[in-house]
Amino acid sequence: MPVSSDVTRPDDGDGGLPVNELFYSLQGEGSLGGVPSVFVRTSGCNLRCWFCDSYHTSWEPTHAWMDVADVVDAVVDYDRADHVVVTGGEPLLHEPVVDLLHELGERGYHTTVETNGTIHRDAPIDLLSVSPKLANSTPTPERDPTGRGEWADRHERARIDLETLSELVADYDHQLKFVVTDESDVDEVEALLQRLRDVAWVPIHDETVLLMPEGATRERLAETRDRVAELAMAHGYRYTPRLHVDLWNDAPET
Ligand SMILES: C[S@@+](CC[C@H](N)C(=O)[O-])C[C@H]1O[C@@H](n2cnc3c(N)ncnc32)[C@H](O)[C@@H]1O
Ligand SMILES: Nc1nc2[nH]cc(C(=O)O)c2c(=O)[nH]1
Ligand code: SF4
Ligand SMILES: [Mg+2]
Repeated sequence: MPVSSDVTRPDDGDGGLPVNELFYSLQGEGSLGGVPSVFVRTSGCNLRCWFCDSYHTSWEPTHAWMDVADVVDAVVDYDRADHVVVTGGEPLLHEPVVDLLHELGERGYHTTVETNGTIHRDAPIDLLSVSPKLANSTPTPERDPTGRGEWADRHERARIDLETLSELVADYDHQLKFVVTDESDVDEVEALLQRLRDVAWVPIHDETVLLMPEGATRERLAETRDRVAELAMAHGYRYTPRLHVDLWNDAPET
């Protein structure tokens, strides 16, 4: 499907979404893990996590432009699913995602939006799955997959926006899903939750906080998952596996 790397729409149309992939799978992460779902993956991101498991939406965006109506038709074609996961890249970068969520809601779909928590939009979203990025995500020159380190400062400045996060948790049923590798990451989660609780005008319950092991491949997950499970137990947070990686490793459209 991918035919372009420009995430600004060319002149030949307005609206529409840069779609990297659209597929049917099982929700692999979070509180709806295991639920058959159609995934709509938009292209383009305002961050550049060094570990991004969707490289072709962030570091090297590729996609085809699709009108919202065509995305809806493609979703409806998967007639076994009543859940839709809108992800990316960063799906909330794109204004037409709001239309898409209205169209899906009107058709009775349960919608989850996977977001990095730096952008707020008003839209009918059943579950906002927020994954605020910790310092462990920053593409330092040593970790940057391109080796250039050009995104480190911009990523570092943008990755946490407390005001936006507090609006998101107030406006939506949510989960907070942190990518973790070690104890210091959990210390950072706790410090962030403290700051968020200080400014948010709704309670943030520990049951909505999930620790997810970092790992885009089975091999890497085998190195991180035991420790992250232990950390979840020690701190009283939920652990979420990455079922899709267990099942299909890093294959596309899974
Ligand atoms: C590719 S992101 C797209 C949505 C949004 N940009 C975000 O980061 O939440 C989807 C989910 O994958 C997680 N993720 C990305 N790369 C990962 C990795 N290597 N290990 C574990 N989780 C990862 C993100 O934290 C997020 O929860
Ligand atoms: N099966 C499966 N479950 C997922 N949950 C969140 C995903 C994402 O990339 O946002 C994802 C994904 O890429 N595949
Ligand atoms: S915010 Fe999400 S899509 Fe963007 S680089 Fe990080 S993991 Fe990838
Ligand atoms: Mg994924």
